Amino acid sequence: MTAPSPSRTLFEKIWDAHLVAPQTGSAPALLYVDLHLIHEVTSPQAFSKIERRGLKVRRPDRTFATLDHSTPTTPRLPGAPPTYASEAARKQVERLEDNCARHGIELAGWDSADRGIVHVIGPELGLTQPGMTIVCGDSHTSTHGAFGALAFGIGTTEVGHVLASQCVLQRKPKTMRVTVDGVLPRGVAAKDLILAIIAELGAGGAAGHVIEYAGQAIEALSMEQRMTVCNMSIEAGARTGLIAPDETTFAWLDGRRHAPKGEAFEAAKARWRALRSDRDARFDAEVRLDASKLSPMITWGDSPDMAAPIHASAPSGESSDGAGALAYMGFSPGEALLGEPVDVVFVGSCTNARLSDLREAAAILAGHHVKPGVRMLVVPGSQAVKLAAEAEGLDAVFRTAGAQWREPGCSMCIAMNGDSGQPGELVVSTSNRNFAGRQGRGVRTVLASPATAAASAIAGAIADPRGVREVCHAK
Ligand SMILES: CC(C)[C@H](C(=O)O)[C@@H](O)C(=O)O
Ligand code: SF4
Repeated sequence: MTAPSPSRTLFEKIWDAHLVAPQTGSAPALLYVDLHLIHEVTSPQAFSKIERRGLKVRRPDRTFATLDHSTPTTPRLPGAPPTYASEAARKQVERLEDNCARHGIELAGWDSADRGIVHVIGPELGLTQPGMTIVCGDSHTSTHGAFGALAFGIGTTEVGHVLASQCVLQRKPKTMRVTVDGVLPRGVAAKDLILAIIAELGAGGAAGHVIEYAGQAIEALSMEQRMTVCNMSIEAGARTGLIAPDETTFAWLDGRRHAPKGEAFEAAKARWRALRSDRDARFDAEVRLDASKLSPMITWGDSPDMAAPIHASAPSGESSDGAGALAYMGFSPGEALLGEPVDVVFVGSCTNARLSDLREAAAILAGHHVKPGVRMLVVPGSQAVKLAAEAEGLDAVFRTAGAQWREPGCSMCIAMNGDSGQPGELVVSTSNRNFAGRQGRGVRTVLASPATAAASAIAGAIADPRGVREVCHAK
């Protein structure tokens, strides 16, 4: 084995520390997995496969399960049977419940106070920690990279491998540093920043790379904002994204249930501090952006990289991709996006359903009403987020404004749980994917920040949240 080079990136340090067998010729490397998160959609066949081979789960104590994708979000009394959207959804949930019971895996099940979207609860419970390798049969596992972990999505076959061996086969990705200098202007959110980065890179622009986000604007982000940024890394084609752990990270982790305590926490901090990329570490690609030039962003097409500042017009539709996307969205080439009528507003998902996201949306909505005819769903990312939001009265703000306050889950982000739009409806959504049909057949999705979503709910049309803020401040 060759000795690691003296200057290494954050990614390389984690990779080297988890290498069980290096990559040789056409054979990928074998990596040890510190944390395996599972949910009901991508785990059933993996369990069946290992059971058929008579294998056990290698580390049930390093495996954690939740119910999120197929779970209805309509209010339900504890212990009452859930009303599933389909028989398939019910079966997925029941199989995960059985599999966890049989293999001794902790499950944040129906009546657990820990339940929520897998990428919301991992960090919340302190399961997600700097320097770890984290995998899940879910592409948005990149979210956990916000803590300086190497976290990536895997397929169902690999879920089976990890259950049985606690290892995963991986080809070593290349590295890309995205440096964001400057300060984000007032009213410009982490969601706007990542949409701008994806628009700059393109949907495949970071393919084969792990992105490390760095620079003054990244360092200034809270943990929840960093999660929003890392969450969407894969929408630029990246294998994952990560951010060096720092004092913001440590403060967020301090006291969380699975985080180290007391002296062990102090020792962990010393190890975590050493993870940051060495000063002269080399990246395979470098991209730079100036945060101070950014505005609130929205998408105009059916891919997350088809994003533009909210005051921009839809593109001219010269490329065939662009023309097809505009036709699906029902936008004319060159048409202003601001003022486009909205049918549904969705605040939720692993991108933007944490407490700070709900606060942002509530701050805009307070004292206003959702435009009659517009349906607004607010779906907290977890039971913990729901409770915390209720404790500070955010649910009352949403209800008073005419929005629906729901139980945690993936909800309209993926529309496999009963929450969806109707064909042709325009949804302003705080989620991460605007693919055709993602939120229901024929539904047109516009991705935006929680503040833009809330402003659009009030206006009944795509609206700039800075306008509402000015109105609020004038009052
Ligand atoms: C269901 C799951 C496999 C999927 C993913 O991998 O991301 C989902 O979470 C999504 O957001 O599309
Ligand atoms: S909230 Fe959406 S993106 Fe996140 S895990 Fe669920 S379905 Fe996937």
